[in-house]
Amino acid sequence: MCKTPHHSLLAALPKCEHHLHLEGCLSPSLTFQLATKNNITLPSPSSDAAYTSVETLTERYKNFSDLNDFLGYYYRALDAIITQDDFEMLGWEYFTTAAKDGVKHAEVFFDPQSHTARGIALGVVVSGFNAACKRAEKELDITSKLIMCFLRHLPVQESRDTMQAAVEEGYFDITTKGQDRTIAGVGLDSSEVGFRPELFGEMFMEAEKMGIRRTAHAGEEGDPTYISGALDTLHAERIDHGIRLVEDTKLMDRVIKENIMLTHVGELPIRKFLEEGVKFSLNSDDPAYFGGYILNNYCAVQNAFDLSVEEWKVIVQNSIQGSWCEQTRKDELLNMLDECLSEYATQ
Ligand SMILES: Nc1ncnc2[nH]cnc12
Ligand SMILES: [Zn+2]
Repeated sequence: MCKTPHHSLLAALPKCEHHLHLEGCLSPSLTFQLATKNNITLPSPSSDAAYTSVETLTERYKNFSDLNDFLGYYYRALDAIITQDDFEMLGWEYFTTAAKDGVKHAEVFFDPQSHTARGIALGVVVSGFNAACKRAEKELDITSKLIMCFLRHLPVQESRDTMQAAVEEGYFDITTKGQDRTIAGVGLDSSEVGFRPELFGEMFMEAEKMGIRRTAHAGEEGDPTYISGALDTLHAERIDHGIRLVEDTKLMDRVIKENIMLTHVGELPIRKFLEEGVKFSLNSDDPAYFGGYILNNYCAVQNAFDLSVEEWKVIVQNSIQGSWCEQTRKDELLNMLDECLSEYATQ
């Protein structure tokens, strides 16, 4: 247990996660383990010394120079994942760790193109991750949604083909209960600068017509016009990262007015966002690459900003309200939050 003030409260808070890449949970040890099982050759240590051992790869992951440096390692490690069971195992790795951190609802990203480009069928990816989601609901009481992300550095036509395949498979179909889609939403990730959201506008508008939820990474490295572009042309309901929003106060006012939640990861402009009333949730993103799951990030924020219990209440309330789960589930989570706060107050 870390020495963060309010640590026991932070650990107990019922957390919702909105920015977690399932592929970002592929740790160096799981990469080596799956590569051995599947007879996959990772880059040789003579071409990249980082691949000498789990330890050297772990060390390398502590020193990414920028988003593209990280993404190079992220995509390369995926070669180790082949079977439906591998995808389920990766998903389960996430959910079991998330459960220990107090996650109760998780809306998780996956990158189908990073697998289909290697000859893995879309169905293998979706079935494996979906199995992990179902198991998490049954065994860990974590509800979840899958969000299919498009890789913006690839030709738009490849995203279109992926979308069409998912539609044809019926992954976006609504059951008679009204909510139970295999995939709840679409997102946009990978290298940002130079790959503007507008390129994907038409696809996202078609998704909107089908009632599919929409989010997009924007303002992670790209300037604030990437955020406004995502709102205008993708009708993004959330903005993933959005760190650079602070550079444009007019846009910040719009984000507040339109009730857009940022799914944030680290510490950066949190004090400013709290003061201005920008809604955000705190998340894990790529925990195997950036050194920590959600509770770590809650603790880092607490250490950096010394937030009050009341401020944590606002953060968690906003992250529950900004989720795409049914209102009944939100009510359950809000009740859990109240119980958690009263228990903490009597300690
Ligand atoms: N943080 C991130 N930004 C963009 N694309 C990603 N893919 C996985 N993690 C990502
Ligand atoms: Zn991300």
